[in-house]
Amino acid sequence: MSRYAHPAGPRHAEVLPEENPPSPPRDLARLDPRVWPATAGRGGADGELAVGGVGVRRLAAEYGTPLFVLDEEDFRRRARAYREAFSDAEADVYYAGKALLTKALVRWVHEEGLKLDVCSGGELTVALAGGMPPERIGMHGNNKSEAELARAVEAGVGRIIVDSFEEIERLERISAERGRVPKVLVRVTTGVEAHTHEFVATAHDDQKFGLALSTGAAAEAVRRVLACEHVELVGLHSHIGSQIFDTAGFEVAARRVTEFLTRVHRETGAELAELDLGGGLGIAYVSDDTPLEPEAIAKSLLSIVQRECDSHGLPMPRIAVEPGRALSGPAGITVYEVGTVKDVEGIRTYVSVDGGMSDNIRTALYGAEYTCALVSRAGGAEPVLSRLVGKHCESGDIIVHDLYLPSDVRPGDLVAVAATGAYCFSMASNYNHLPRPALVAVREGVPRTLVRRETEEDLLRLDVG
Ligand SMILES: Cc1ncc(COP(=O)(O)O)c(C=O)c1O
Ligand SMILES: N[C@@H](CCCC[NH3+])C(=O)O
Repeated sequence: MSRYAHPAGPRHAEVLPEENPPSPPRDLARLDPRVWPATAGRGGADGELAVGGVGVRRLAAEYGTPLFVLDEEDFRRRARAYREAFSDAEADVYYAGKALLTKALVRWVHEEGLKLDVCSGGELTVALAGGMPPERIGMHGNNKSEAELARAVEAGVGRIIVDSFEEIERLERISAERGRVPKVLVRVTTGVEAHTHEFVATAHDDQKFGLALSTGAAAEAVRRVLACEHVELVGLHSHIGSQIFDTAGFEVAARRVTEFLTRVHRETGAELAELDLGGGLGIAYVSDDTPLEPEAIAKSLLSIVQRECDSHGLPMPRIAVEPGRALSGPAGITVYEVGTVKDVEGIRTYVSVDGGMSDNIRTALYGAEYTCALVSRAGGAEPVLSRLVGKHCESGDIIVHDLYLPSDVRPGDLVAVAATGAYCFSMASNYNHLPRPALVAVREGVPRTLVRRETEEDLLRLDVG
């Protein structure tokens, strides 16, 4: 299951054949609807994959490969589901733009009634260029620069989430100089050990984000913000990590942060009106992943906060959540062209494609798991244990460690990796000077370029030496 079961990085032992390789699926051509985008399906005489009504062969011919394809309808449905799940309460849903952000996505997010979380000056630039009203933007970051803070204040960003003592001082000075009073939340760490990969867990004390409840740092930060004249404290923020499947971690964090809210009220008299519980909801990368549904998580979080507040006679704060992966992840696929097929006898078949760790670093970084299928045709040959690898000069350049593909997969075939809409395009690099792939949205039979493919001229354009 894609719960970061493996240690980070390549699993060296795996150069040997596995003792218990996964068993082959009964139907290799079947696309599990929990993993593939909502509008994905096979059609035609040979079972070609189409998404948003557009066939992958046409997409590859028009836009080249590797190609990120985004199912706009899928993204919008998920955004709506989150908004509706929280619609009974005074609540905000922020889309976490770090997962995938372009001007078009900003527009979709706004049209679907969501707000937007950004965590750098670059993301803020895209958010504003995409037309998000600044008051609907929340700005994160454990090390926001002076320039980033100044721009956020000048633009009138709706919420700044403060993450350190230095930042409180900086923000007070920057706001005073501009005669502004931004609204802030203090990011606290609740000590919850989220069940996910250590690189993406963010609520335990020993890491860089937030101010710990356990050490008194969070309480001190609240006191310092309350003492500011040019910064208005409106609430608290907690984010426990990413790709999380069980509600327990969210529930414990919600309880602890609500307890803290009531303590702040008791000790300072401040009635903090907002509680942002962050993002982190997991998605299905492989068939046996079981993501939480938005209604279930909304119900559980809202009832915990309500109960805590009732027991302390405090009004229910306005709740916010910040899903990123859960909105864009399942909407995206990556289409690659197969270049070489190498049968390492007695071990497995290596299927090399025209991208790799530069467009998907998650397998190498977190041991993430993915689902991949032959998509230019369904293919009828018997399944063969394969490994999907890229074209980088690195043996850890693995996209999918173990998968079954038809034994007649050959150069020129297209394969697609599902659920790559989050943290793949946004984490892409130019390693080995590979130009980054294009991002194309598909909807009702119409493809539209959101970000064009880089060219080798683009690579040289910045190399001014
Ligand atoms: C503060 C904050 N909010 C929201 C998110 C979005 O997380 P996810 O994409 O897992 O929903 C993150 C990333 O982990 C984050 O750091
Ligand atoms: N980039 C990570 C998640 C980090 C989320 C942002 N704090 C991933 O791909 O899983």
